[in-house]
Parts: sequence; structure tokens; C-alpha cells
Amino acid sequence: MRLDGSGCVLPDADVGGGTAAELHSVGAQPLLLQPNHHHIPFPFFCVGSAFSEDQCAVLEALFLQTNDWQHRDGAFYRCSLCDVSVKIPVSFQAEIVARMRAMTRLPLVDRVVVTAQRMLPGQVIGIHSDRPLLGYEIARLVVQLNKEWQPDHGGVLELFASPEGKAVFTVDPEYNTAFGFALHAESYHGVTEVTQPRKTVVFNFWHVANTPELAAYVQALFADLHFSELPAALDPVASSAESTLPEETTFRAGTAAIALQRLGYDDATIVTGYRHSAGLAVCDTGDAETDAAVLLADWMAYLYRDSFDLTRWNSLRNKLDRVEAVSRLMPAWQLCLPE
Ligand SMILES: O=C(O)CCC(=O)C(=O)O
Ligand SMILES: [Fe+2]
Repeated sequence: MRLDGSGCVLPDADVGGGTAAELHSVGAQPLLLQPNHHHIPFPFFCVGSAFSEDQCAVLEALFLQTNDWQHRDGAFYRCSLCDVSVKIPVSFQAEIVARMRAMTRLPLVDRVVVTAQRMLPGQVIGIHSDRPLLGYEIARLVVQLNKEWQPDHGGVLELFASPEGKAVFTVDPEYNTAFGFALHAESYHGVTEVTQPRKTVVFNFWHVANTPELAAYVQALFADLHFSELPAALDPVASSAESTLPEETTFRAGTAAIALQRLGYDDATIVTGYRHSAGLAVCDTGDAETDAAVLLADWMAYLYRDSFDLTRWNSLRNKLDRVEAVSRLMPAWQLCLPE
């Protein structure tokens, strides 16, 4: 399957924030109208004529002015990148975030980071998922700026169901086409080798509950982490868990226990938290603060050791929905579950 800009156009059920006419009225030009939404191999959308001529001109100019390109020269990820966020008009950024919120239905923060990406002949981007690690972006909009692109120029974006499989969907990098997706552990994609220079602008968006501010808080909470600081009361539980459970699981449970310890909770709560995070027991002590502390510690340990998982986050949010935030947990609570 190929997207050639003239493919079938499905009605946009997700405009959410407004109709096409309203979008005309808020900005000077419409943008990202009529996306084609897909769900295989993972949710994404493509837009044929993404931006107005003026907006394309702003994006193209980014490649003329910038000089501090960072060169990525890994075996699987070869391209040059440059942060051009400050060069994108604030009103343009605001419009794009509003549109991305409507299309992805994700609670995105206002801040956008925009990267100009250049690939030169011979360069290729191998298969990767971009899963959102702690503080990383949750969604991307990839805009192509290759005038007169031809199939033999390469640089086709390929989508995969698994890192070993064959491409399930391909997107040609034609001028003024955009590709948007939510990043997660299985959003596998890559770019085929290019034979002509390839110009792309990537807009990055953050989830309100996986911000760089949360990342700073969690990094500080787990700084200089040594399991030896955990109370002796945990020793028998941890030893027994370590003899039966995968290391990854006990590592995460130990990390959750450290969070509870550093937040000032007593030995009993730390043991309860460890057992909960190791999957040995469901935390239901009947004490609202203890249960909330255990759930938040478990979530922060997961974020720190793994990545931001939307399903898990929704489950945390549902569990703590009606619970009053307590002062000891306030900073973590506000960052993990912002209003
Ligand atoms: O350049 C592209 O088409 C996609 C690059 C990429 O891997 C990304 O933006 O996540
Ligand atoms: Fe990527």
C-alpha cells in the first residue's frame, strides 16, 4: 500500500476542536485538513496537502538558515538534526498542537519541539519504535519537503508490525505530506536508504503526564539508587521474590520500594508496595493514602525502568480519580496526574 496524496480521503471524524471553516478563521490558513486515519500496524494518519504555501515556505527556510546540525551516525540511524523550535511562529505552533490534540485525542502540553531533519545519499534510518521513555514526547508529526520526489530517490517511511517483519505500510516522502503517530513500545518504523537529499520537519508533542518536569522529579527521586537503603523488613520478601520472579520485575519492585522509602513511608508500606509492584499482591489496604502511595510509587518505578504506557496511565488515573491528593504525595501526584 502506498500513500500518493490522492488516495481515498475518509471524512475526518476527529476534528473535535472545530470544523474546517472554524480552522480557517483561527489561523490565516487551514492546516492538516482531511487526514486519513489508519490502525494497522499501529494508529497513525497521513495528510496529503498538509500546509498552506506560506507555511511550507516557513518550513523550507529552516534548511537554508541553520548551521548547527547534529550528525547522527549510528549503524541504524543516520541523518542530521537541528532544533528549530524558536524559528517557528508561536501562533503556528499553537494551531498545530490544537490540531494534533483533536486528531490523536491525547492531552498534549502546549510546548512543541520542532526538529529539521536532513538525510544525505547513503543514509538510512533502521527500524525502531521511539517508545516514550521518561520525559520523552508521545506524538510526532513528520512533514516532508521533497519537491519532485521520485521512487528512485528512496527515503520511504516504512511501518512494521514487529522489528523483524516486512513493511506493512509505506509512506512516500512527497512535498507537503504529513504523517502523524502516537509513539509507543510497538510503533515500529524506519526510513529506506536515500539516493537524493531528503528534507523533513518533525514536530514533537508531550503528554501532560510525561513532561520533562516529571522526568526531573523522578530522576531526583531515584538519584543514587541503592537497594541496600531499603529496610531489613523487606529482606525475606525480596529474597523470596528474587528466587522466583524475573530480574526485571524485582528490579522494578525494588525501585517502587525506594520511592516509598524516600517519600517517608514506614516499613509496612514499603513491603506492601514491593509486593504490589512485584505482582505478588493487589494493594488494597483500605487506607486511601497507603493505596495511593503504593500506586504512585509503582507508576513512577515503571516510568523510570520502562516507558510511558498510556493504558497503564489510564488505569492509574481511574483508580485515583476520586481520591483526595495528600500533601506528602502532592508533587508526584500533580506531575503524574495533572488536572
Ligand atoms: O523521516 C521520517 O520519515 C521519520 C523519521 C523518524 O523516525 C521519526 O520522526 O520518528
Ligand atoms: Fe522514529
